[in-house]
Parts: sequence; structure tokens; C-alpha cells
Amino acid sequence: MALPTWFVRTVELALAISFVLVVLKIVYSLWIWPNMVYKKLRRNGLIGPSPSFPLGNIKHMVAAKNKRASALSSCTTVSHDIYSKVVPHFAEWQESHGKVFIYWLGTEPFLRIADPEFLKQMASAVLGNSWGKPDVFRIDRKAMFGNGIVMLEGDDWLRHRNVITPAFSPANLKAMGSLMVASTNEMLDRWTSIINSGSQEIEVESEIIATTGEIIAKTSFGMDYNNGKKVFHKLRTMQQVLFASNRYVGVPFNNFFCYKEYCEAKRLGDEIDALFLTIIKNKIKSREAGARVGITNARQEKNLLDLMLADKDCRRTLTTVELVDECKTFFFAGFETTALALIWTLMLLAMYPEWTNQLREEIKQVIGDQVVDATNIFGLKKMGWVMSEALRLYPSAVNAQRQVREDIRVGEVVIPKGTNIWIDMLSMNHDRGLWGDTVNEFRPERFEADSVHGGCLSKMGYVPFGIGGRMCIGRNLAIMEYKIVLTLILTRFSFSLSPYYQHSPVHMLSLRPCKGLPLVFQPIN
Ligand code: HEM
Repeated sequence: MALPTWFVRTVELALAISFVLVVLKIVYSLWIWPNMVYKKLRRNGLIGPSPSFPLGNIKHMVAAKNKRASALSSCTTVSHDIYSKVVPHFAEWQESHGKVFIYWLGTEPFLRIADPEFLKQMASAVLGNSWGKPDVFRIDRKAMFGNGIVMLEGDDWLRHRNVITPAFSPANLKAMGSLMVASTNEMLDRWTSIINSGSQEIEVESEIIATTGEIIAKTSFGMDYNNGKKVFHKLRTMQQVLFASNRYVGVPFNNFFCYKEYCEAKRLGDEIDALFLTIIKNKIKSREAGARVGITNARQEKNLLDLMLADKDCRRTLTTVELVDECKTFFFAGFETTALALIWTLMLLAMYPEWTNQLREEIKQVIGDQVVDATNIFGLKKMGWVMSEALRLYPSAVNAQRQVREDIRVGEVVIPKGTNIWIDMLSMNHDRGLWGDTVNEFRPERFEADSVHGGCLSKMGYVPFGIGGRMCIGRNLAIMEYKIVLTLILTRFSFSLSPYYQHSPVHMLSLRPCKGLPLVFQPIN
């Protein structure tokens, strides 16, 4: 039966209108809106390198990085003056445009900030939960973080933060200490076997990463070794895949250009979700079974996942999907950052044996013959300075990103709603104007008189754990783990840099040694 002409015409008209609306929406979001934000920023005197459509400044960024990579491959000395090597494009643009400038990732304009005073005024003008996260990263990193706390904003962020914060109470952290000691000792026993078998050189990067992965799997989710390992390997692979496609973040339809990587990241993300889902469902079942035989939820709460399953009033406030996303978020945020702080510290201590000796002496005085635990390591003050100095020269979090949810006034400048913000911590940590002539030297003693800011001329110039309400939730856990692992290594081994070590820090979501960290070990009797 033929359809009536008026019906066919109406459908055609509806389709035509929908098509035009979709095209208008695309033009608006890819062209009109970003240009409106850009023009407002320029009217306020903020400038930057000229972008081109549709890559923005990405072409230049990739070219600068490739040039740097070939220069680094012939470099044999270790220098801590790394800023222009890690982000050569920013170093170049800072020379011509100053510490605050606009650059484009595809069709997304970003305001890059490395001026702590500008940042201070900006941060004091907004409430913690009225900062957003750039939409472009929320989409790009969905496979990795889902809608976990790192990507949330507004009331949802506050709700998750309130549920999760109690998990990091001193009592809970204390309970995690013995698990950390056990996992670290397993790693060190493995090192002893390697040395006894005749090889003194150990590739430390992968060892530390695997151990911190195991620690987070056990302490946060009560996972067994095999499941922890599975999640850990999938997350690592996903990071490599995402980094490969990351270069086109912000470019319209970039998922089509990097379709293979996009599908691979999605597949890995789905597999990790399925693993966590099984763990969560089993936990819920065992909690229910426990409740039936009279074991209260409070008695069952041991790790982060247990605590997320029930808030203090024993009600579940996060849905199962939200729990899965938080598990992924904490797994990634928890192992990579702490591992890198330890890895760069080992590289630095291998270069500066006088500091290794000072730390060993401190361990002797503070811990002596006691078993290392979550309480006695807090007396290790010099180790705290070493951690701060390592995080200054080689920060695990190189930058932080935000999206402005309402217009912000900074002096005469108005930053319009919708602006993407790129806070460049690496640049501030290596800023001679803030740290003086010793900026690129390893000097933990700068934290002796000023343990928080290390004598930096601006209080906002050194923020290794972030700023304001979104400051790192796992800070105390990270410090505890760092001190436990480092204390155990220093009491069992002395070490130096392998002649094969190539100093090649690279920005791959975090700051990592591109060519690993081979160290030569000697057991201490
Ligand atoms: C040396 C180790 C660590 C460093 C340097 C570090 C650094 C940071 C920084 C700079 C931020 C703020 C990011 C931003 O403002 O966008 C942050 C946030 C966060 N960190 Fe850490 N972190 C470390 C360890 C950990 C650990 C061990 C965990 C969990 C077990 C963790 C979980 C988180 C989470 C969930 C957030 C997001 C908080 C929010 O948005 O409310 N971090 N971290």
C-alpha cells in the first residue's frame, strides 16, 4: 500500500530539519562557541600561538616533541633541567607569550597557566565544586576513568567525595600498612634471588609499578594477586593505547582517525568493568550473607571498596555502575602516581649517595630495630623532604585541567564561562624566578625550613597534590606507601645508576622514564 503523499512530505521535511539542526549544532560547538571564548580571551589581552583548523596547535606540538625525541636519543648526561625537553612547545610559547597564554587542542581553546599569582587569584574567585573538568577529556578518557571522581563535578563530585573521604582516615590507613610491608618484602626477596643468581642489574621501573599495583589492589579492593594483576595489565595497556591517540584530542571526530586505538581502549575498559563488576557483586553477596549470620557491616569494612559499599549509616549511596568507575579511577590514580614518585626518587638517590646515607642514618635513629609500620615511618622527616624535592623536579602529576563554569575575574582580566584551563605544575616547579638559581638542582634541604612550599616565592608555586577542594584524596596514603617502600629498600640494598640508564623523562599522562630505570644493586648485610 502506497503511503499518502502528505505523510511522505512531512517525513522528508522532518528529516531535512533534523539534518540542518545537527549541522548547526556541529558548526556551533566546533566553530562558533570556541571562537566566542577565544575572542573574549583575546579582548582581555590574552594571546598565544596562531591556531589552524581543525588541528589547532597540535601539528606544532607533535613536531616539537619529535625534534626533542631525536635530540634526547643522543644525550648521555643526566640533567634535571627537563621542562623544555618534556614539553618543548610550551617552553617555546612561554618565551614569546609569557606564563599565561592561549593554545588550541584541535578546536578547543585552552588557557595555559604557569603564573602562581594568577592561579591564586583565580582559585580564590571560585568555589571548589564550581570548577568543572574539560568535556574533551571526559570523552577522551572515558574508558580509563568512566564517571569516577576525577571526572565528576558539582553535586555529583561532592557526593562521591563525601562517601570516599572516610576511607582514608588514619585508622584505615594504619590497617593498610602491614599489607604494604608484605608486598614490598616480596618484591625485595625477588630482587635478592635475582642478585644471588648472578645479575646485579634490575629494571626497577617495572618492578615498582607492579608492586604498587599489587598494593592498591589489595589495600583498596581486597583483590587477590591474579585479579589485581589482570586489571593492572589491562590499565597499563590502555594507557599506552590512549597515549597514542591522545595526540589528536580536541580534533573533531578524532575517534575515526584513531579508530583502532579507540576500539582497543574501549575493549580494555569494558573488560576491566566486567572484572570489577564481578568483584563488587561477590562483595555484596558476602556482605548480605554476613548480615544474615549477624556480622555487622561495620565489622566487614576493611578496604576502600567495602567502605564505598556502605556509608557511615550503612546505606549504599553509590550505584553499582558508579562503584565500578570509582574502582577504575582509584586503581589508576593510586598506583601510577606513587610508583613514579618512588621511581624518580630511586634515580635521584642513586645519583646523590650522600642523601642515601642521610636517609639510612635517619631510619636507624627513628625506626632502629622496630618493624616498619604505618606509625613509625611518620618520624622520617628527611625522607619527607626527599619526597617533596623528587615531586618538585619530577612531579607525578605534571598538570591539572579545569573548565570554568562561570565567568571569573582575575584583576582586569575576565575568563569567560566555558574556558578550558591547563595548570602547568611542571613549569612552576622549574621556574627560576620562583626557586632561584638552584632551581634545577636536587636539594631536599630546601624543605627543612619550609616543609610545605620548600621556600618557593609563591604559595601556589608548589602544589604537587593539587589545589583547593579537589586536592588529592589519596595524599596521606601515598606518603605512607612511599615511606614504607623506600625504608625497606634502603635497609636491604645499596644501589647506583646502571651505565645503561638513559635519562629520558616523557609526559604520558604522568611523567615517566621513557627508557626505564636500570639500577645496579648490592645487598646490605
Ligand atoms: C605521589 C602520589 C600522588 C600524587 C603526586 C598525586 C597528585 C594528585 C593531584 C595533583 C591531584 C589533583 C588533580 C586535579 O586537580 O585535577 C590528585 C587528585 C586525586 N588523587 Fe592523587 N596523587 C597521588 C597519589 C594518589 C593515591 C595513592 C590515590 C588513591 C589511592 C589518589 C587519588 C586521587 C583522586 C581520586 C584524585 C581526584 C580528587 C578529586 O577530583 O576530588 N592519588 N592527585
